[in-house]
Amino acid sequence: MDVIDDGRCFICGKDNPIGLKAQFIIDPEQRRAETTVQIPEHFQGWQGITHGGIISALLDEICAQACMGSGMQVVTSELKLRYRAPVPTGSTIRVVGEVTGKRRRLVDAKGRAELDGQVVAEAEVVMFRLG
Ligand SMILES: CCCCCCCCCCCC(=O)SCCNC(=O)CCNC(=O)[C@H](O)C(C)(C)COP(=O)(O)OP(=O)(O)OC[C@H]1O[C@@H](n2cnc3c(N)ncnc32)[C@H](O)[C@@H]1OP(=O)(O)O
Repeated sequence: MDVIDDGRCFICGKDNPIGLKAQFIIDPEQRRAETTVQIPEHFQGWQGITHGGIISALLDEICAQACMGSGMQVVTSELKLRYRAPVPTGSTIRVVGEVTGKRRRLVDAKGRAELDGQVVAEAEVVMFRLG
């Protein structure tokens, strides 16, 4: 399976006009990635509350970025999420991901989203290494 970065990723693509255009701080030694994003009002589910799929996509991506930042090209194989608190639209959240382990072609990672220092969602992710 080949993957191509054409700049149109919904989360990070500079050329996706409706995306979040997230920018990442990567720490390859710690195998860690971090971003801070403001959630647009139109990404709601229930009134005034960010859709869970948006939070999920951010946690998926941050774990992928932590892998890619440490030199591994990956796709997501499995994603387990716990939503701990609602995220109001318009709010700014910090999303952090890190690689926690490697098993042959699989990479384990975990991520969390924080609002004002409170963890609002957590994820455990299994990534599949390409190549
Ligand atoms: C920088 C700018 C970027 C810019 C762009 C950045 C974009 C980042 C986006 C974030 C990441 C995504 O969302 S990526 C998009 C979402 N994900 C996808 O589309 C992936 C869809 N799934 C697949 O394509 C496939 O299932 C693969 C490639 C993951 C694996 O398929 P496969 O090659 O056929 O391999 P398969 O036989 O299933 O698995 C191989 C072995 O691994 C095991 N295995 C596989 N997954 C698991 C698992 N979760 N837990 C346990 N074991 C597993 C299998 O049991 C098997 O073991 P054994 O039998 O050998 O013992």
